[in-house]
Amino acid sequence: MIARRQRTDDRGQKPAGSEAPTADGLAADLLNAAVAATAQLLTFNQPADAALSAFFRARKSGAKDRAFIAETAYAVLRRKRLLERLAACGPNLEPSFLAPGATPKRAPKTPGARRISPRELVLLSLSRVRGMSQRQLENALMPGEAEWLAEIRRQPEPELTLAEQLDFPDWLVERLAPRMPAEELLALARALNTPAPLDLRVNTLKAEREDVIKRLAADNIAATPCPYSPLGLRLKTKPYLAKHPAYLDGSIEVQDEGSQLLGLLLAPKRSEMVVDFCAGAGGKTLILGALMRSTGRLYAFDVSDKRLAKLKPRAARAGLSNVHPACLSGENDTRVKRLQGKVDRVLVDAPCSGLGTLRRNPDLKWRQSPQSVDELSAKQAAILAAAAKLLRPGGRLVYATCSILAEENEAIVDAFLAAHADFHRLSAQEILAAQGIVIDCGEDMRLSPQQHGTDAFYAAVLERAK
Ligand SMILES: C[S@@+](CC[C@H](N)C(=O)[O-])C[C@H]1O[C@@H](n2cnc3c(N)ncnc32)[C@H](O)[C@@H]1O
Repeated sequence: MIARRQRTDDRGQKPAGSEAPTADGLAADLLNAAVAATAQLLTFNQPADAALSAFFRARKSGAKDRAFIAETAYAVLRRKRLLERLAACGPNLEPSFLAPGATPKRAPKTPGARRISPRELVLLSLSRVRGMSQRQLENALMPGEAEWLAEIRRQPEPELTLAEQLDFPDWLVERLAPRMPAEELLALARALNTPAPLDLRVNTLKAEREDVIKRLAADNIAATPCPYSPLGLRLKTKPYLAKHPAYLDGSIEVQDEGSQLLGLLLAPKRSEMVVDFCAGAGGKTLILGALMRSTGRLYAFDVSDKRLAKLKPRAARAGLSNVHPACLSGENDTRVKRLQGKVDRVLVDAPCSGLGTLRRNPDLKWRQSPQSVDELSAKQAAILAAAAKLLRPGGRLVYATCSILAEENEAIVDAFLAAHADFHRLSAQEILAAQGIVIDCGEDMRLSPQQHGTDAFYAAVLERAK
């Protein structure tokens, strides 16, 4: 089963949950494969899900092995800083150490002074983070590795810096710490460093939530209603759904509950003209189309032809005939200009750092940088300004990201409102309450995994004066 990077929603396929090794313990081949996969992910040459897909294309494995390999590699990405620190406390695990009778090299005095190998990270992750016992590991270990693990276990627990406790890069902690008490930051990091559950959205054009629960239960898939979204289901396991009849007939989509709430915030009505400005592969487009009951006109804009191409079959499966995808040359494309002042509702699901989705995409914290965030902020401001011009007087725009950084969130919206006197904020919490959704999320909606059980999302609802 391929673990796909699931930004905030999307696709019918998810990695299975971590698979325990057999009663005989972990096999050496499987451990070696997990190390090889981890090494590829740690190059950060491409998104982790793409790197894993490439790995599994080259190395055919059964579903359980894939799940183990994916979960092992992702676990290292989640706790890389802690694991590096622990490894640095022990002797080097180097080929010379593996020779029978060789003496372990002592660790250098300064942590981080040597490069910790992917194998060391994987071994420590399995033993310290995932709690595998020496017995479960022993068949898979190379000579000397059991002693190496034991030696590290004997070391006193290192005193961790805040950034190490959070397992975030320093630059990120520097941006978050001034805005959040340490306790809150630790709770956020703990939640973001924990794998996410699998959420589904029921497509109400095709099915009722209760019926879907029964259909899934018939296949031994336990699903319960999500706490907030009236369309959402949360699964206890991560089954392979891409071939499930309820997926194939368009009754369900994989979508984080937070993403569902973004659609409900925009609340498009039947027969309206709506623009999903950054539609990508259409995760949000599909919920908007369903809320519009497949009536009106729903433009799905994006600058990526490749992403938009994935939307067409998804819309067909969902039974939507109101979706009009269009690839833009940029936010000031002539198609955008032609619609200025005419559109009822606009969703800007802005390109962002994705740091709110670390539960699913732990590589992002190591792949983003202060420079990439600055570039994204400039892009977000330009997209919001262009998208807002589409709105008719009285129209509604939702600006959203899956970022936890103020620079990508309220700073963009505050600057926009300061420069556009004809726009004002609406209360996200009130808009959701009017739909019977009781949620403590603030005026601008802020969702977090530790409080709401969703990915971390930000959304501001703006209205153009009538
Ligand atoms: C957060 S993703 C959208 C995810 C999508 N809404 C979904 O639910 O699956 C942001 C998208 O913005 C697109 N994008 C980047 N720059 C853009 C621009 N100037 N105008 C429109 N879309 C843009 C990216 O190609 C990307 O697909």
